[in-house]
Amino acid sequence: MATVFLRELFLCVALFYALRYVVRRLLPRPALPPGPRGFPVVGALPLLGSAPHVALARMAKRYGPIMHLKMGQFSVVVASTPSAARVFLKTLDACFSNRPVDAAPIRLAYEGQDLVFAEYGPKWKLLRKLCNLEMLGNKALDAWSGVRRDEVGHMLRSMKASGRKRERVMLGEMLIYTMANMIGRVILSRRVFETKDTVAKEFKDMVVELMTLAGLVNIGDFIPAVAWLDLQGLERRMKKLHNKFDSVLSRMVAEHEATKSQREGRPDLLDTVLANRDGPDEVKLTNDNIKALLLNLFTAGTDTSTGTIEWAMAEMLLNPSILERAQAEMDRVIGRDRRLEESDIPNLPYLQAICKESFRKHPSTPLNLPRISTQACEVNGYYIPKNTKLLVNIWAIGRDPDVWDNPLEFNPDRFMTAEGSKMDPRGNDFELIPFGAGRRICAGVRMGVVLVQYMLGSLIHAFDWNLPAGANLDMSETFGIALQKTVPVAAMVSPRLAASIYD
Ligand code: HEM
Repeated sequence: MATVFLRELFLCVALFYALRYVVRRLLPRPALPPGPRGFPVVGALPLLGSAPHVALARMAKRYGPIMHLKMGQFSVVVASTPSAARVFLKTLDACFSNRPVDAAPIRLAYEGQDLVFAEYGPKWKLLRKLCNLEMLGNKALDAWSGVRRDEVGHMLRSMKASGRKRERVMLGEMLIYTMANMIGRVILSRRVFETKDTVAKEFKDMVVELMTLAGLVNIGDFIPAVAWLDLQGLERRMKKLHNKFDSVLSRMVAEHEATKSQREGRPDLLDTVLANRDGPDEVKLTNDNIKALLLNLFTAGTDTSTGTIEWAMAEMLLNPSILERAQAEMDRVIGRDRRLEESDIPNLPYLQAICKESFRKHPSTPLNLPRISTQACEVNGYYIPKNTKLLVNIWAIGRDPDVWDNPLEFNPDRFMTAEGSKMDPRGNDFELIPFGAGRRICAGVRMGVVLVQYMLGSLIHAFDWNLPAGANLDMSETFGIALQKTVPVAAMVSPRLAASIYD
């Protein structure tokens, strides 16, 4: 009896799968989105060149806002307009809530054990929750506003000294050094650089190298059969860089554990995270999770925020009337007898407009961070297979003439109108999404906005800015996960506030 039942069950199941196979084969499936044909084996990879964001924007003009590219063995879909970005990051957010774990997260971020690349699930939720609680959520952010004020104070003092000595200020280095110290104080209860020396410069170079390497198109990610050859030498460079970061991070964790008793009753972020390694909770963090999270917090926020400020300052050095107008607004609202405070920002609409204009024209992550589909889906009548990588061309959206008048012009006035001033860069207005959108939106979005406004505002308020005599400003970009200014801003500054303000 049981054997007959089992045989019939088996036949039913087999019949079901056979029918499903036939129906899927016979029924016409919606087409893939349009896109370039590419070449045998490598597909569209050679079409990307050294500036994939620019190449993809050009292709989108021909193939449309949702494009499909075969790259090696993988399907990649690219969204290049606000409405296409909305479909993927809002309507289909659940389907695209994971990121591909390619060579970069494997080699650089402890096999994707970090917050940025963690699989969407309980561990990702725990990591995000801990960061919000201790550092990135509204309440936590308010709690460490004094640290931001202090570290910006150090920065202004050191820049005033450079101005007095007629030395050039290397803006990017100065900003990364300042941010690393802020982050160190929140995570580890201590500054990480006491003086702005060669160690700080080395750290900046490591961060920039990480963001550049992680963004490069690695042939092995698309053609796994040749991955072991490491044709571009990228994996070798990643391993070397990882070893450098790992020794710094391992030392940080060990030193922190050794000094735990000194922070009795006032734990910092790392103490709280370590408690989740040792504590009773069901989801536990490993040592690699913890080091990978520290890596995220020290790197994901620094290069992105400082890059936005550096581009804004470069644009103002090219258009001094914008700088003068921002300073006039600050003189009216703040005066010159005290520093700019974060509480002044709501009263400085032109400063806010400059920040949004920098987010628009120079988004730090030009192609967003990649996502991957966990199942097949349909978008605007097109078929998107499972395991398709998603890129959102944030750079192209910011420069689309159908969305923005004269998009190549740096013009903060576009955000001074009633409509423009309401536009919010925090993931709801898809014309301006420097932080991405949806459930994987940047975990540091609030901190990023505050830092860009506060640090850029302080630089504008506290100094007059000029290029060194005879110097030209090179505005070219170097592609990476974060878009770098190829030639860093080096400028001369002279203080414009009462002398005692810098002490
Ligand atoms: C101007 C500053 C910043 C910009 C433009 C920026 C941009 C981005 C973007 C575009 C993403 C991907 C979002 C998506 O997939 O839709 C992202 C993710 C992320 N960012 Fe930021 N970011 C900035 C600052 C920060 C800061 C200050 C931190 C923390 C200290 C941070 C930490 C992260 C993390 C952890 C993720 C991964 C989130 C996840 O996968 O759940 N970022 N960021």
